[in-house]
Amino acid sequence: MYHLLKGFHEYLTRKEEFSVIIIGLDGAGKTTLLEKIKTFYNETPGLEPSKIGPTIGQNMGKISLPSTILNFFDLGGQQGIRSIWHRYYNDCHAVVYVLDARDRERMGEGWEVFNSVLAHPQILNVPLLLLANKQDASDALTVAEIRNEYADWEARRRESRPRHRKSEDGDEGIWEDRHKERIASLDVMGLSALEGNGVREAVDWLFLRVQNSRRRGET
Ligand SMILES: Nc1nc2c(ncn2[C@@H]2O[C@H](COP(=O)(O)OP(=O)(O)OP(=O)(O)O)[C@@H](O)[C@H]2O)c(=O)[nH]1
Ligand SMILES: [Mg+2]
Repeated sequence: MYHLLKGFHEYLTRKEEFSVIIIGLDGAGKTTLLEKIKTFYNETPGLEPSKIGPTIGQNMGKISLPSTILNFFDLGGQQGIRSIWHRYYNDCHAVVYVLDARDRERMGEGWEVFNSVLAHPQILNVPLLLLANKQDASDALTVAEIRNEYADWEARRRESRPRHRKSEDGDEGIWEDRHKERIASLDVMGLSALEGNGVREAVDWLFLRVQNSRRRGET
């Protein structure tokens, strides 16, 4: 009887687990974000920003929400480490792409990498959140400015494509159509991983979106 009740209790209190990957260029603030999430949601606080160095490989963090556990994988953003990102695409339930909203010089590189992430079919139907980090700094681009930057960069990219690829036929055309749809419905949020503003809103977004994720049925 005890085992039966225990099993029933476990069934009722069982939490569904989801994986979220945090990617973006080196220095964007991914680890600072993960550690802030741990501080906000766990009893044991995350690392102080001054103790965080560049990530070589991955960091993990787990938070417990109502009936849900989110497992975060913060992946190193240095060029040589980006090649491991794709190994996480098959099993993740959401993708967070972090952008340093202060770094105008590397914005183009950020979009280039962002587009190469979007090109992976495994994450086609996975919720994707673009975070414009470092909003505490007065020189950070706002969410609206970030959207414009991306739209301009995209327009230039389309313009500079070789002529034969401009044809909207074939695989390239299909990819471009899907890409346009995805960009049109892209969610962009501003936050400061350092100070914490906007962090809870981003976690709320993830919490809601993974519940409705198509991949949910696959697990
Ligand atoms: N002003 C400001 N600085 C931030 C913020 N978030 C991160 N930083 C700083 O940006 C630098 C890089 O932060 P990290 O969290 O190590 O960046 P990362 O994306 O994990 O970098 P990699 O591990 O190399 O991929 C550090 O000096 C952070 O203190 C923020 O919200 N505002
Ligand atoms: Mg890091």
